Amino acid sequence: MANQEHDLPLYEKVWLKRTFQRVIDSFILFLLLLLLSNRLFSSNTFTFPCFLAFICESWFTFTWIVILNSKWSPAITITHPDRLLQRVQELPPVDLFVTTADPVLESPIITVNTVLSLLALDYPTKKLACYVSDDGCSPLTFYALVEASKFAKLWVPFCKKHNIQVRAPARYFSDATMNKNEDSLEFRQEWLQMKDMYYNLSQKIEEVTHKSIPLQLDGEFAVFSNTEQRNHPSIIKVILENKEGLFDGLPYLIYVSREKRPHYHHNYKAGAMNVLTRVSGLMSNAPFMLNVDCDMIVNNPKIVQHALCILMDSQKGKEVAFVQCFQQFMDGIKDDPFGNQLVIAFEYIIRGMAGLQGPFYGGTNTFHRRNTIYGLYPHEIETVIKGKSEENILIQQFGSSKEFIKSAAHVVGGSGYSANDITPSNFIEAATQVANCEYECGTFWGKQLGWLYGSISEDVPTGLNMQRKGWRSECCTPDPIAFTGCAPRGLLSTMIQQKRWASGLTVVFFGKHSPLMGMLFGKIQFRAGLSYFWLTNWGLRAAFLVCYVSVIAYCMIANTSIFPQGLGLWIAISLFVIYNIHALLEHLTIGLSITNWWNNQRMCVMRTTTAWFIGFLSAMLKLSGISDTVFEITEKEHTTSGADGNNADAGRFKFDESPVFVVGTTILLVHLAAMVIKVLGLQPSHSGNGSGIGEFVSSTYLILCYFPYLKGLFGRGKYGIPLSTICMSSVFALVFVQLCRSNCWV
Ligand SMILES: O=c1ccn([C@@H]2O[C@H](COP(=O)(O)OP(=O)(O)O[C@H]3O[C@H](CO)[C@@H](O)[C@H](O)[C@H]3O)[C@@H](O)[C@H]2O)c(=O)[nH]1
Ligand SMILES: [Mn+2]
Repeated sequence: MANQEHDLPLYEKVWLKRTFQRVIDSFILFLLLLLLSNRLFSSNTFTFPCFLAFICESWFTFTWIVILNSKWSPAITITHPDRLLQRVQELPPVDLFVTTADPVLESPIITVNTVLSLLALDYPTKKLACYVSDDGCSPLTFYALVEASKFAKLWVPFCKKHNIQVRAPARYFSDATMNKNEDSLEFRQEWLQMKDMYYNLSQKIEEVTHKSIPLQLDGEFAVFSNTEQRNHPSIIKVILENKEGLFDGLPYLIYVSREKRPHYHHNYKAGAMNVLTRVSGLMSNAPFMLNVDCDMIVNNPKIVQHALCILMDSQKGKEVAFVQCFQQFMDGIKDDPFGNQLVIAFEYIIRGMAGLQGPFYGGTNTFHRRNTIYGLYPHEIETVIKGKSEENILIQQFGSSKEFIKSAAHVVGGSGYSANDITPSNFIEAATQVANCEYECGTFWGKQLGWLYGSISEDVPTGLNMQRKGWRSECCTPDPIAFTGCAPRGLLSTMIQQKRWASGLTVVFFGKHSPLMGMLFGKIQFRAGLSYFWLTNWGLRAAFLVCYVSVIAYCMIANTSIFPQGLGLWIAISLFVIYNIHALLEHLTIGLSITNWWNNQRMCVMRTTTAWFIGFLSAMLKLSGISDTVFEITEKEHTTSGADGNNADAGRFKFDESPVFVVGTTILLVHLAAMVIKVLGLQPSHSGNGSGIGEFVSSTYLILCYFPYLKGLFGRGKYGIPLSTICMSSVFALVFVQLCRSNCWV
């Protein structure tokens, strides 16, 4: 019996059957191929617009094959934490990483909540160490963490005693339904006390934030005097430490602000993660690490056990480099007006990738193996490669800190983690050294080890680099879901995020860590590599869609046509209808509404032609060495009260002078002009054979998608598109129309 139990796996993978979806997906592919072949044999193919349309449609077909391939064999993992506890004598240490970078865009109270939810994880506290990287070098963030650590001394025991599910106080106290399940007098009293204390904590932080009480930069805070965000020495502070077992019940809490100097490139989040890796290597050196963004709170306090089921499974688990939990968003605006809650992507694409070589690394909510981050291959985990842990080789790879080399030798040499007797505060000096700007010079950090540099979507190449070595990855989706975070709450912040992703991913696509290179020269399996195209192609997709949209406008303005007549037109129309039905079904199947579907459809058109397009252009500038790309941080608007989550204002489109809106407005104006020209018959007389119903329908659909912009043209204040944007767009649109009319394309 005991033996049998020992054989049970810690996790299982179940492949889902989605036959109907496969059928409809394949049918769409069939129609696409039919459309292409119809074009090939039509007499029109040799006009320039038709040629462009053919190229774009070939690309759409390729993209569809990529999507189909990604979705084809979805899988879920089922974890058994109860078995884990029977199997292992002792749970391993886990290091927890949180990154924050800007106390204004990422208010410290958000970081505090994330940290509190981590400190209160249902896991032996002695085994946890939480590291907060502050790229903002903000005394305010540090202050908030110190205050939070005091609160944690009561909060953590309270959560554990009453088995609270959501251990981020802001969220816990704002959700009325969470507080009713226990009615005992004792609970009510403690609950009230905690609520009061949390209120005081947030009040204190708020006051300092708004400078009604200025922060004295003395004592503990003296190190922050004379610092600037981009010019300061390393600051490392141990906030909570279990020294001499004085109080138990809380994990370590360590504040890290790496050195910044104006003439050094800091590599944004990837740089911060590598510093955390080294600092934690010195201070706790856990074999596993969890990394979250500052706004991702723990929603399932047992998540570490779930993830370890996968990483510690004695069979399949050994090949797993990282465990990715979905990103899900709390307080999401109803029906996802800005299409940024990513539900469809996770449900279909990422689950689909989970059935192949594993999901991509999404930058947050991820459990890593330390030795994988240190560059090991799967086969090196069990059989230590000779010479790999020789000191001079390690120094060349990991840099010259003696203490760090010692700890890295443990990791690389496979002798596991060092014992519990490490005291973080003994390592402040060594940690300061490894957090300095110069430390990485000439080492492998960011090139072959750790988080990779070079793209502002550092997560994807970092994950690809692991899979290239033959590692797999897994999703972990326990119930309740593992983490919840903030999705951008506005149009502009959504666009900034999308632009960053598109630009970073385009750089990855053309770089040396591209999926193609991984397939050709590494161990990325064919279908897994192809599914990575879904992600890394965002920028390219924009280029093709913008081209297609322009060709359609051209046809209407110059009175010519790209859509075939007769049968060909019917193929195009059925494709359009069936594609939309298919997307609608995908939404309805997982419980999303029709409004949600439409919002996603139109946002897909809008973001591809604007944010992704600009991202693509900026990636081109970067790749050609003209200018560098910048990581613009997404604003985290916190709704502690949870109240305005669904009010009417939340989902409305607000505009400003940003270039993304110039692109969008130009596209809209061009199509409006094309419509007018077509309807009033103002096409030039020398023009072609007449534009048809195909162009008309496409253009109408586009204008429908762009309806929020159309409203914006007439809106007032922040709901209106600024006059300067309208003027600039009008000039661009006029130039375009003029060019089309002069027929210089043909
Ligand atoms: O110089 C920087 C810039 C950012 N960050 C942190 O990186 C995280 C992600 O930044 P955010 O602005 O929230 O970007 P998102 O678009 O929300 O993040 C997604 O996309 C990023 C890559 O583009 C990934 O790194 C993230 O994990 C992923 O959640 C945040 O915790 C930031 O504090 C830093 O630590 N240093
Ligand atoms: Mn985020």
